[in-house]
Amino acid sequence: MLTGVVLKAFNSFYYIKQEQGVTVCKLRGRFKQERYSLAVGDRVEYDLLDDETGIIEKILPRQSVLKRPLVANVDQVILTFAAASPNLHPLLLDRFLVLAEYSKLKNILICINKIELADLVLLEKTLQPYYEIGYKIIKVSAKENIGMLELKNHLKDKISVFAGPSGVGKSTLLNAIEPGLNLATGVISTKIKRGKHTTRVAELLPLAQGGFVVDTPGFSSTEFDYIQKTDLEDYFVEFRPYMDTCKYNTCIHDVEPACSVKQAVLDKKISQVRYDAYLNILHEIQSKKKGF
Ligand SMILES: Nc1nc2c(ncn2[C@@H]2O[C@H](COP(=O)(O)OP(=O)(O)OP(=O)(O)O)[C@@H](O)[C@H]2O)c(=O)[nH]1
Ligand SMILES: [Zn+2]
Repeated sequence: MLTGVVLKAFNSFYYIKQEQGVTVCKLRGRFKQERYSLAVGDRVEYDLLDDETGIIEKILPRQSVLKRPLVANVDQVILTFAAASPNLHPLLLDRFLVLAEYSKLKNILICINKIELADLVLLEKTLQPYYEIGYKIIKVSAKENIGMLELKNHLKDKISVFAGPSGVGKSTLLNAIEPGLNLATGVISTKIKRGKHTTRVAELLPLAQGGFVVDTPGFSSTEFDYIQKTDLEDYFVEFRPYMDTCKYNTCIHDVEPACSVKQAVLDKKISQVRYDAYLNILHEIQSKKKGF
C-alpha cells in the first residue's frame, strides 16, 4: 500500500501526489456507498493498478477541514495585507483573524506585503497590538524581493492557504516564490439563494521545496453569517484570560456591567482598537440576525 495527498478531484478521479510524482486514482466502491466525501488535502492509502493509475483503499484521519474552500489538513493560513496600496485597515485584519480563528487553523501568519511603500513608523504602530497578542508577523515585498526567503521557509512542508483582501499581492507573492505555479485567478462567484458561492473547487499546488499551497484564496471577509454573537469572544484570543470572570456568565462584553473584558481594556491589557473591532463585528452579527 502506498500513501499520498489528494491534489485535486476531477469527475471521479483523484490526483494523488506521492514522492515520485502524481498518480490518478479512483475511489474504492464502498466509499461511495458511505457517501464519504474525499477532499483535496486528504491523505490516502492506495494500490497501484498500473504505472500511472491506482485505487484508493483508505482515507487517513483528518487533522482539520477548511470549509471555504473545502480543503482537508490545512496547516496554516497566511493572512496577506499590503502596507499601502491598498492601505492596511486594522478592522479588516481583525475580520480575517476572526475567520481564521473560527476555522481553527493551527498556524496563523500575518504577512505584510509591499513593505517598500510603507511608512515604517506608522506601520509598526498599527501592528503593535498584534505583536502583543502573539501573532507572528512577517514583512515582505514581492516587488523588491524583501523577506521572500522567510516567507518561503514558512511554507516548507506545510499545506498553506493564502487569504486577504483583493490587490494586496497574493498571486504575485506566490509567483515570486515559485514561478510557474498555476494559480487560479479571477475566481468566478455566482449568487445563489444562500449567498455567495464560488463555483471552483480548490486544488493543491506542490512546491518544489516541499509543502503545498491552495490555489484559491481562503475565506473572504464578508462571511460572518455562521458565527454566533456568543461565540465571537472565542475568536479574539487575547480576551480569553478575562472573558470567564465577567459578573454575568452570559456577558458578551458590550453594555453589561462588571465586565472583565471591558476592565482589561481600561487597564490597557486589551487594545482599544481590538475591542472596538470586536464591538463592530458583534453589532454587525446582531443586526443581521434581527433582519431575518
Ligand atoms: N509596490 C508593490 N506592488 C506589488 C507588490 N506585490 C504585488 N504588487 C502589485 O499589486 C497588484 C495586485 O497584485 P496581485 O498579486 O494581483 O494581488 P492579489 O492579492 O492576488 O489580488 P486578487 O487576485 O484580487 O485577490 C499588482 O499590480 C502587483 O504588481 C509589492 O511588493 N510592491
Ligand atoms: Zn464581559
